[in-house]
Amino acid sequence: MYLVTAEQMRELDRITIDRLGIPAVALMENAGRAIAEEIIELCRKRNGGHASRGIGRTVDNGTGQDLTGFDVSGDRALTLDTAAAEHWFILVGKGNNGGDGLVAARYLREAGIAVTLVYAVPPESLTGEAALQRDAAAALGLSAAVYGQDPLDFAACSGILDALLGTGAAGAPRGVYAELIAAANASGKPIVSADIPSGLNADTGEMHAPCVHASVTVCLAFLKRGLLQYPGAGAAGTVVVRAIGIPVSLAREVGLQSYWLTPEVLQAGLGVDVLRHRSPEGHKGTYGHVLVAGGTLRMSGAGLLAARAALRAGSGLVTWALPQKLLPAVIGAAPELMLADVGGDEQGNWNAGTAAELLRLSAERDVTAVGPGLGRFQGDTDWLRTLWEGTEGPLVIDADALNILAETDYSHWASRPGSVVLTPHPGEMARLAGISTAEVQRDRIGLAERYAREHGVILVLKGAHTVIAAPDGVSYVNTTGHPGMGTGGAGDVLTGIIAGLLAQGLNALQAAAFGVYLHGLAGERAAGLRNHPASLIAGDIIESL
Ligand SMILES: NC(=O)C1=CN([C@@H]2O[C@H](COP(=O)(O)OP(=O)(O)OC[C@H]3O[C@@H](n4cnc5c(N)ncnc54)[C@H](O)[C@@H]3O)[C@@H](O)[C@H]2O)[C@@H](O)CC1
Ligand SMILES: [K+]
Repeated sequence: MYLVTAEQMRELDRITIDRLGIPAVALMENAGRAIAEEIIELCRKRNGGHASRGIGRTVDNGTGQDLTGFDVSGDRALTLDTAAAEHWFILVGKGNNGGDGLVAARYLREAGIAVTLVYAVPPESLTGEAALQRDAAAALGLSAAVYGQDPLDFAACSGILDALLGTGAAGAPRGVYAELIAAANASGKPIVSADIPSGLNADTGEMHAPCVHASVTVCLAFLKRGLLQYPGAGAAGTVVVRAIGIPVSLAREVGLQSYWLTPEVLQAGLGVDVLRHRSPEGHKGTYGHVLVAGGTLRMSGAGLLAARAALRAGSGLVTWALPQKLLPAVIGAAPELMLADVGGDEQGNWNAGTAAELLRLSAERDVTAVGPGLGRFQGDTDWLRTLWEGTEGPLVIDADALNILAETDYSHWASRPGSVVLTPHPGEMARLAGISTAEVQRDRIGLAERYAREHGVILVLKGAHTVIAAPDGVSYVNTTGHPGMGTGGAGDVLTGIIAGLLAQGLNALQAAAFGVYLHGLAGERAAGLRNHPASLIAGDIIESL
């Protein structure tokens, strides 16, 4: 499923209306009806009635697919047995988002639900399609109040539709908009947001103050980027994407290149065999050979986790290269691994002299993963450069190897035949990009896309909803995973998985995207196996692969 910015959404609107000749008011009608359907669905579930669709983060963009991958059905009759118990406040902004709310109000009324329109601004100031909807609502006799002029008691309603600000919003909500948002949040009533929660930056997921905290967000036509990026993702509640008559086929014309990473996107878009078929004639040589370079005396576990994860990801063979001093201590830690002595110093640290042996080892293997538990050492920049320029196959760079990169301008290094996958967490990304961690988190998709394009690498920006970006501008946002995965070593496991997939012949973008997806899925599974997700440790993720 595509992800769009507000600007791209406006372009899609323009093409649909101006070129295809589909009237804006028809799109608004579809939008409002879809919103009403989702409100009725929410009421039904809340009252213990039959839920017509699966619970969770759901989407319906004509594909009948939800964000957790379950199939969903589409019983959306606009009726509600318990309608008499409902009274919804419809918060109406000045623009088309408000227009959507006015349409929804009509359909809710039709279903027998009491509605009160709450205009943020005097209704006379509405224009275009929104004004048309205002007049239709008035002609139907829907009760209306103007915020600040008429008395309003939020305690009297059973739910709130937030149709204040959509993709046309600029900056933090001002004046009466801010007051209404604060009052809605304080009411404790369930809030359904039209398109995006008012106060959310639709592109970056940044939450302005104030920002609506929605139970459900009915996103219209295309999934807005901000709904998948934290902190905004946390304010959106359950996200439902509803088709409103804008053809998905226009996406190509507008040049959409950002996707929510689903099994369909992996399979059809990226060409990944998500079932990971193994040939009946296959043998260990069929599935590639990973070289993991990492681990020091104090952080040997990082190298071990990455190497074990590469095995569990399906790599036929895995060699763990580590300082000679450590080698006797790790014998038998994972009997399936091969160990390689690269020298190093007396304390079991890596040193500049290990580069030659590493190059030799790497030449005989399909992929090299470097960084987990590597530590820093004298001459490490040249050491990494030797590896970068001297190895032919793909290179996965993580942890301290990223910190080495961050301290040098590697754009001058010779371009390499094999691809490069960088897997920074937000702190490492901040060092790579020369900005603060807070700035990294402000627009993760945008930053990942820029960095990947500028540096010609596949970038995996880790954290909740990991972003994968490629040099050609394509990006993916992954939503598998679990908060329990915030534990030491989880990143080393991801590095190993990506390397293991590369060894099996996936290209760098496929391996990065599928690796992130599988890592999250395994984390979810592992968390479910513990008595409490907080008990999850990185090794559990490997065992759940
Ligand atoms: N044809 C279309 O363009 C369609 C638009 N749709 C809806 O329209 C929305 C976009 O509509 P608009 O472009 O009219 O914009 P919005 O309705 O999002 O908001 C624009 C209005 O809010 C005011 N405003 C902007 N930022 C503000 C702030 N920070 N504080 C207070 N007021 C602020 C502006 O003065 C303007 O009047 C979408 O999110 C979607 O809900 C749907 O109806 C589908 C079709
Ligand atoms: K809204």
